[in-house]
Amino acid sequence: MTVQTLTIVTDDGVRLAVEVYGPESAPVLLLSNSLGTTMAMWDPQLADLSARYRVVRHDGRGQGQSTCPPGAASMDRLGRDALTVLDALGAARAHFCGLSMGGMVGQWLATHAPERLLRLVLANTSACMAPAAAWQARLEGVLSHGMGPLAQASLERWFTPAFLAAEPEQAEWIRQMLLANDPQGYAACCAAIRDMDQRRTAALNTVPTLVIAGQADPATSVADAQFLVDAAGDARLVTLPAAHLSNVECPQQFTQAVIDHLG
Ligand SMILES: O=C(O)CC1=CCC(=O)O1
Repeated sequence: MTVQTLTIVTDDGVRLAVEVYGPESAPVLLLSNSLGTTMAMWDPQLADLSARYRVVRHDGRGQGQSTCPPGAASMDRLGRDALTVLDALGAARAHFCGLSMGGMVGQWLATHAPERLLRLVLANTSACMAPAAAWQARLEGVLSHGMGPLAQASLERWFTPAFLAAEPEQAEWIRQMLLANDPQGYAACCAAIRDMDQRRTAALNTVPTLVIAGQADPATSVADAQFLVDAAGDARLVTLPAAHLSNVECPQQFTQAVIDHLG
């Protein structure tokens, strides 16, 4: 696969690491990663999606190779980062697929910039992840003690016990991705989730939307996904036999569901 790598600078000076794959003439598909991962989380989907779409993936601010100023990020800021990427690539409209925090960015785009979206995939996500105190505790924990203490519990939310037992190399790949996080960048994104509540704007989503949920996801439940479907004007639900990182645990089913929706 041929990749074009670039750095896009936002209006607040953040450097976003971006990769572009696939035919130049194909519709753009922007992928948005979850908290604690990088754009590499989309590796299982890359070959199939880039055969059909102009796939653009980037490390969200504070993750991977993307920078982040100290302090809190916000969902508004993460959403405007996504628009900055589209603007820099000259993409007037694009498909968007985001998982967890990436799906929160997708919700923000559906509300604030629907004219930029073709079709939307919201995977393993929620309109609100209360209580705020839990996010505050998590961000204070990483700033004081680093990523290490979080790793095992995160993997146990992100994958089912059966997957962890059957696919130790995949689990280790994701564990190393999480451990490599800059605690300051991770904390900035925790603050964005802490302060987010998109429940009252969810009904403004009229973009054709696929919501994907993991049947065994303890972080963002099937009920959270159903809320997004019920609120939106044109949405349907697919559930997969997975926990939170359903695109890694059920890669073929996830990819097929996305292709079926985007066409
Ligand atoms: O790590 C978690 O708690 C799950 C999660 C919430 C937002 C996100 O991107 O991952």
